[in-house]
Amino acid sequence: MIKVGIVGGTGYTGVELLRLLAHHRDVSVEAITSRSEAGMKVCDMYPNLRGHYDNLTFSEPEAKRLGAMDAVFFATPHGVAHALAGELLAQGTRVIDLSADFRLRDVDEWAHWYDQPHGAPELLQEAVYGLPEMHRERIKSARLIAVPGCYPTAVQLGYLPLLEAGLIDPTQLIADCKSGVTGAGRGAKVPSLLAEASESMKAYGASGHRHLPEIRQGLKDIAGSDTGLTFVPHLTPMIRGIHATLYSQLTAEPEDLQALFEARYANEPFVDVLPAGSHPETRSVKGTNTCRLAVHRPGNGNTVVVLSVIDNLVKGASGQAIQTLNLMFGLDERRGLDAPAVMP
Ligand SMILES: NC(=O)C1=CN([C@@H]2O[C@H](COP(=O)(O)OP(=O)(O)OC[C@H]3O[C@@H](n4cnc5c(N)ncnc54)[C@H](OP(=O)(O)O)[C@@H]3O)[C@@H](O)[C@H]2O)C=CC1
Ligand SMILES: CC(=O)N[C@@H](CCC(=O)OP(=O)(O)O)C(=O)O
Repeated sequence: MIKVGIVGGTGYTGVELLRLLAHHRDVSVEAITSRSEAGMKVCDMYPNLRGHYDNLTFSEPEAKRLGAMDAVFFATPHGVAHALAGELLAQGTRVIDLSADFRLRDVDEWAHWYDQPHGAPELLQEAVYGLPEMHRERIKSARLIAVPGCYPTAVQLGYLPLLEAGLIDPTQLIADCKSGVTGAGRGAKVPSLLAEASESMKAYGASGHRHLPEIRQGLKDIAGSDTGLTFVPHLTPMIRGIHATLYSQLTAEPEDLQALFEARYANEPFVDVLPAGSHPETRSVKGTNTCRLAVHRPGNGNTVVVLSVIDNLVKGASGQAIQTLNLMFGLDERRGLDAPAVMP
């Protein structure tokens, strides 16, 4: 059994880790932290987990206890993993961070976007960006994983085949993205209130969002050159889900875009390329670790439109984190992640 701990167990990504790991036959969750709920039983807070974690209780985050685990997930706000990751790695514990603490390689850029100095620059060199479709081999031997953000996952998987094939202009990319409200976390915030978020839709961060530098860095790794990206996120009245509509301009005449996408993802267990002409729905991936894609070329013109959907809490966070854990511990990548979506 792989013994794991979760720091930040009361948040949405923390409880999603618990839900998914309840069905993982090689993993045992032995420590879970919450400062505000220390002493409370997990099942008393989350009744959906009754019968799965009856003896698990929230405790204060303590490096000694967490350092006895084989791996620790950080499902915490930015900056928390900076403070603890080094100590855990020194004790031989592998770290899988769902926050943005180790996603950007440039410390100044991180400090600019996250409005605080980087707290562990010495660890950046060894952190591996946890997008298996790009970095599978490096993830297998990593000690420290930076799990990609939700929007960055949907956007990078959509552009990947086109950029790798050199078929589109990397300086003219437009990502028009929509998220459900759980993307903002469980903490009480006015924009997430029912009366604010339902029956309405709005863009935010149009002149600059924290995921912009992360997506740019990832797309540059794929394309091998700087990219020009316009990224506009929107808050939509749904609980889970990301829908990304990705525009790009062809620079060469492609043979068959559908075949290109199908071939690139043929061996990827969590990327599903839909038949030509499809329009993926967020509900078709709800609760799953799957990214569903469709590629269109309207009017056979110069513009390619890729539609990409994920569940922000699964492929956009906790599921992808477990996918990387499976790879790090030599398990089947799909372990604990193979249930289909709930429909309707
Ligand atoms: N929601 C989403 O769709 C996605 C979220 N993420 C990222 O994952 C991380 C967690 O997100 P989410 O679950 O939504 O967040 P929440 O706000 O829902 O939960 C945060 C958790 O962290 C704990 N926490 C807060 N401050 C500290 C601290 N200083 N030390 C230790 N624990 C702390 C909280 O418990 P307590 O205060 O009781 O200790 C709580 O359990 C964030 O970095 C987020 O950006 C990434 C991709 C998608
Ligand atoms: C709807 C909503 O508010 N979404 C969040 C998504 C950010 C997130 O989850 O943070 P990570 O950087 O850790 O991925 C936002 O736009 O800030």
